[in-house]
Amino acid sequence: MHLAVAWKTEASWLRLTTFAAALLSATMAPIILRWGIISTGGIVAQTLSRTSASIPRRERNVDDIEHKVVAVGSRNGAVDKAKEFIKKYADGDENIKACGTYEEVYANSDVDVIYIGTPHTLHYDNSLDAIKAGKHVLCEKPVTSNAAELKALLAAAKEHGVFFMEAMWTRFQPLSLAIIDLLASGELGKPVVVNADLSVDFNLENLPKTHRILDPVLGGGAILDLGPYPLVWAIMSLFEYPTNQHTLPSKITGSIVKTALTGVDANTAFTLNFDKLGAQAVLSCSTNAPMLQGDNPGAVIRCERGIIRVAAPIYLPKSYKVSIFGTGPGERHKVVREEEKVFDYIGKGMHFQADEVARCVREGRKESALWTHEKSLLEITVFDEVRKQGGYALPPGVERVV
Ligand SMILES: NC(=O)C1=CN([C@@H]2O[C@H](COP(=O)(O)OP(=O)(O)OC[C@H]3O[C@@H](n4cnc5c(N)ncnc54)[C@H](OP(=O)(O)O)[C@@H]3O)[C@@H](O)[C@H]2O)C=CC1
Ligand SMILES: O=C1OC[C@@H](O)[C@H](O)[C@H]1O
Repeated sequence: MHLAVAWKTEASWLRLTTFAAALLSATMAPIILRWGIISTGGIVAQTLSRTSASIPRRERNVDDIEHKVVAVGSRNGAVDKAKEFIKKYADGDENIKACGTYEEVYANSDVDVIYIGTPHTLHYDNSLDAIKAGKHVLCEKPVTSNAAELKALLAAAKEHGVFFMEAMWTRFQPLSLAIIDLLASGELGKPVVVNADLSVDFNLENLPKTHRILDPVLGGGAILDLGPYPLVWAIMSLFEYPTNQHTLPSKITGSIVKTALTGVDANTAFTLNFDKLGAQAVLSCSTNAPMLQGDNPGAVIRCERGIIRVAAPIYLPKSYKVSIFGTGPGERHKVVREEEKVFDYIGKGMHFQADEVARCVREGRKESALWTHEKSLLEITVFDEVRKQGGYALPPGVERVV
């Protein structure tokens, strides 16, 4: 039988000494993290159903963390929508409270962490409300509409002593961790060029103009929705590369093709220069092109002594191929060894970030060491610059802090 430990506030958790924490871990006692979910949209549906954080720990091969969704909120008094949602995606679990406002979820004293799954331009307001209610926050990508909003949120999170993280789930997947280790091992030499693309054909002509992918008020377009994924590959391979020492890119360029439908970016290309490494990231995203697949890997990391090809989709790759060059005479760029690594696990790969949130909260940390505030800030600073160069301004008033 397992001892389940729930915590309401960080203060109560802090009463557990290091010794007690070690003891818990030694006895494999699971910690239950209690989630409040904001919105009843597509990503939340995936999270709530048995494809992500709700997978029992035994099936996730995790001993120390259990997740429990305790409340789901839908806006505008739509309690029936929330009920219907729980019925559909959580087998009508009666332990989950259906709420007709987000405020009810923030105010729920049984909730430890709020997961925000609203469209991009609402992330700031929703996160701020959650933080002010004293809740830890996991906020969907892109973390905010601009860097000024993120800075304000981070200040608020600090003031209220809560954990805050952008839901950059790709960073926590086993394949990503393996590639970061492979690069750091030095076997392939220094990374020189990273190419990454995420394209999803949203069939724009047939989408309502109010859809979050098309509506500028909701931050529509490729860069804010799909851009985080090519960028995370550049951040993992170059920004995080040990000898880069977290040096920010010296130059960012961006070029945008807008859709005539609503003026949001349909196609965006952007580059980042990492002078300290002598390396460059060449990235792109599109809302109207088929995803690169099969023999066309979504991300390619070219290093001095080898190439890593990451299979699509780059937000959830399940395999990569590494080609290693020889070091003997005449072997420059000659592939002497190739290996394919395949990763398989239950679910859709979102539970890795959920477990990270739980461990951070358990340990009283305010940010993840893997997807730090600095990396979210780099991401949204890049998007600000790309939108500026590409002439894509959000409508007046959408950015809550400028
Ligand atoms: N990590 C990942 O793989 C993915 C992440 N995402 C991210 O999640 C966020 C949501 O995306 P997705 O779930 O596809 O979006 P949806 O359009 O499917 O859902 C958004 C939900 O937000 C709520 N909402 C609140 N205000 C508004 C508003 N003004 N207009 C529309 N909806 C509103 C609605 O729920 P209600 O009415 O019940 O409050 C709605 O159902 C985005 O920021 C996106 O980047 C999306 C897909 C995948
Ligand atoms: O995060 C995401 O990943 C997959 C895409 O289809 C989706 O639009 C995006 O929000």
